[in-house]
Amino acid sequence: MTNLNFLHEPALLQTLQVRFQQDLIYTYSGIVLVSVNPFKSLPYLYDASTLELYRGQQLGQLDPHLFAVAEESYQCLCRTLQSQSIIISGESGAGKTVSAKFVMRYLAISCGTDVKQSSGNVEDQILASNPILEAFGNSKTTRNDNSSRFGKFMQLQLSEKKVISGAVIRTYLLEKSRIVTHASQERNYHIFYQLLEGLDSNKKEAWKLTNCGDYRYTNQGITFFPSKIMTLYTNKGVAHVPDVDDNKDFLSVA
Ligand SMILES: Nc1ncnc2c1ncn2[C@@H]1O[C@H](COP(=O)(O)OP(=O)(O)OP(=O)(O)O)[C@@H](O)[C@H]1O
Repeated sequence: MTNLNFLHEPALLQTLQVRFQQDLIYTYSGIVLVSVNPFKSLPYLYDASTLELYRGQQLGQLDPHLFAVAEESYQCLCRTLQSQSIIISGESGAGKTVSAKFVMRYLAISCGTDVKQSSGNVEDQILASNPILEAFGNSKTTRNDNSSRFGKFMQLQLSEKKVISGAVIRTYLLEKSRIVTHASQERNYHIFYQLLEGLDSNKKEAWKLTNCGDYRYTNQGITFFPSKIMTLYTNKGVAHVPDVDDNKDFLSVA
């Protein structure tokens, strides 16, 4: 963006639009990475070979990418031995959650870990926390089928060897009112539907549970459980992020 002859709003917007039409969803504006949500799967953008490409590269050497920002923060940390922050902001549905997951995956896979725990590697544990957090803190809104209704502060801790030694995830400002009431086109938190639709009939009977339509918390929205969406919830634990969660190549690098 800073190479544009005229740096004003129309030129910025046109640049973003022209790049977007060529599936170039990332653009640098100084040290900021502007991302335009493609709302379609672009698996080649995040596969194992692309991840490898960005490892060890300087910012600006390759096309703008989330991986380049993650790599830059890792290199800065190694160089300065100071903590680094990546701030992801945007309106609802802009792609913050998906971007945060790609950044976490890049760092988890790229930095590696020297800690082996009985319950698995730290990087696997970090990535496995997403479906659980999303079950309790995400819901369908009119703007996003998998909208995060809370803020998230994620800290990756690195050891002196510059490999991941731990992680802390702090959540804040959960939209608690959604539990008792929500707009007619929206839903309650995923966990309620996952529980009611995912349990087998024996457990449902033992726990005296019935169906989503029988409870005030889950029957307020007119679109509360279309069968297609519920299949996604119950089979995968996460709704509407297929481009991230189906990307098995990504994890195979580890
Ligand atoms: N890089 C991407 N490639 C393909 N699709 C994407 C990408 N980023 C986001 N999406 C699509 O946009 C949807 C909304 O993205 P996401 O949930 O990350 O938004 P958000 O900014 O976190 O919204 P909210 O603030 O409501 O939580 C995703 O479910 C996914 O379908």
